[in-house]
Amino acid sequence: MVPQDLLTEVRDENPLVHCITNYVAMNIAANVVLAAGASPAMVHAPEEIADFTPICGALTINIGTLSAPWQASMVAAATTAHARSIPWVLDPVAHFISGYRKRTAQDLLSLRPTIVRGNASEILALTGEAGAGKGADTGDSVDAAQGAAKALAAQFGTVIAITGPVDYVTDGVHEARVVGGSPMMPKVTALGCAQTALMGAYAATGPAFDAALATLAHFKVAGSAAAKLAKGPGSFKMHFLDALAATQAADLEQVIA
Ligand SMILES: Nc1ncnc2c1ncn2[C@@H]1O[C@H](COP(=O)(O)OP(=O)(O)OP(=O)(O)O)[C@@H](O)[C@H]1O
Ligand SMILES: Cc1ncsc1CCO
Ligand SMILES: [Mg+2]
Repeated sequence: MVPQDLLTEVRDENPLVHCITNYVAMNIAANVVLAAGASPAMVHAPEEIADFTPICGALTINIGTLSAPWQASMVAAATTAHARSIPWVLDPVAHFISGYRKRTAQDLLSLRPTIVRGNASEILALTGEAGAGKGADTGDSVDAAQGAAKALAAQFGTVIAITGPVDYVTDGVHEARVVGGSPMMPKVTALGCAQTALMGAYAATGPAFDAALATLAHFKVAGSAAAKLAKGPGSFKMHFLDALAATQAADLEQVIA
């Protein structure tokens, strides 16, 4: 499906997205999903997974502020999604900073996410390569992580999306780049985490590669529009939410290279 059709489907279908995300991202992720036209629910308790995950259009998991109870929820939810063919998206935030996080990211990867989205340092390090990541912020170029993305996509049968100045997406065979956005985007915390949540909404409505590509394009279009009005990172955030809601389906194809 082409990206513009998927944006229309997201708005028409208003998919319910189960988000297990971090404390930093919780609010902006929910607002981004709503502004784009879908329905987020932040549900973290292990006791709720069996009831909730099966009724959702997609699941998204972000390990940004990991702890043991949340880790149990993540594994249970991803296992449920995998068993029921519910699309699910993994955001391996800063997984290289500790053995605990690294093991959790690899355990989740083995549960076959439909899409993995991360910055260049996060994708590079998933293959075991040493990168220059600084906590949740990237220290590597998108180009440097492309080989890792292709290898991971082929090994795990998943779509890998790397975000940065120019985004890159691959399923191991096909690839695309997405241009635009603004250097203010990485200055707003958890915007990438919020994008992962939105990718769940797109994955609920269409095939994985197309869904990832459409999500990347929607963010780039909205980021470029917000940058024209913003005075700095604070007002950028406000204008970005408005721009996500205002993005026209036909705009998406213009940022795909
Ligand atoms: N220098 C840049 N110029 C244009 N767009 C950018 C730039 N850096 C990031 N972006 C955009 O910002 C969005 C988030 O990507 P980013 O790589 O910053 O995520 P992230 O590092 O996972 O963020 P976080 O962990 O804070 O949630 C994407 O839409 C990406 O295209
Ligand atoms: C800053 C930060 N720390 C853990 S998660 C997060 C949000 C960006 O990934
Ligand atoms: Mg991130």
